[in-house]
Amino acid sequence: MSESAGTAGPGQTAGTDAVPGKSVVKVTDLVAGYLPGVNILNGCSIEARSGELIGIIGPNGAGKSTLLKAMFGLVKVHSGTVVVRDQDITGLKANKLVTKGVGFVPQNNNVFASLTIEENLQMGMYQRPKDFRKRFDFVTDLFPELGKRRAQRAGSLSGGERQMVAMGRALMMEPAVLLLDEPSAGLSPVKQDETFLRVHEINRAGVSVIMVEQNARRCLQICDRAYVLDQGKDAYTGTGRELMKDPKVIQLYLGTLADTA
Ligand SMILES: Nc1ncnc2c1ncn2[C@@H]1O[C@H](COP(=O)(O)OP(=O)(O)OP(=O)(O)O)[C@@H](O)[C@H]1O
Repeated sequence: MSESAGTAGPGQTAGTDAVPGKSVVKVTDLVAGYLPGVNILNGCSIEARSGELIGIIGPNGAGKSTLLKAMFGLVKVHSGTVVVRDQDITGLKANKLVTKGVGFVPQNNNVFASLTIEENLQMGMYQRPKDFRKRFDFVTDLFPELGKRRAQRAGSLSGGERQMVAMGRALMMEPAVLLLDEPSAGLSPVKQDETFLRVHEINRAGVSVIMVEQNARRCLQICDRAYVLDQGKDAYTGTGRELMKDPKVIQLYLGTLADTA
């Protein structure tokens, strides 16, 4: 969100990192994997600065989702560091990370179908129930539909609406950085665009975003900077415009980019 880095958004509260250019997340030489002796990430390094919308693209199996999971304590880190707002959070578990400014919306995030939208948002606040009203106002300023339909059961929502609830729930803990794993997965092109718009809104409200996307072209269009992952490493980085014109990226990921043209 280069045009609005660091500006206050609806209901933005003190504590959000709003100093443009300051490092919010720095991942250095991360080596991680699911099974002993099998590394999926092989020395991956990325950084998100305050207010940035960072895209992560790359071929299938490159380790994009694994990177987000490792940052969120869901995959064993063997070496390397994850630093959030100058604090080393490497290897901390998810329940601790949400108090350290990291939010995560997994792929095909499941909402609590039998709960209402408001109750789903409440679930995001289980560690800070006193702040519920303030955070609920922030999220519903951002996504008014969630406020209007607060009493509706999440199970009756469309895929795109569920994704909005999932993102809203992650925002309840006031993250400095939101990790989004393929937010557009399984959605129609129109719903994908709506979801990208919401991601943009979140970012404009001062939250740094790191978004893994299959839709590489769209991702490069909307992000400030992106990393191209290959075999568990950051192979290329640059602005979306730079990467879309980079012959090496085009050569390597022609399929990915062409599919989404
Ligand atoms: N739970 C798991 N246990 C063991 N291996 C896994 C697990 N999840 C993923 N992997 C492996 O890790 C590698 C990277 O997977 P990952 O999902 O991170 O890639 P990706 O870049 O996000 O791929 P895609 O674009 O296809 O979603 C793959 O080889 C995959 O088989």
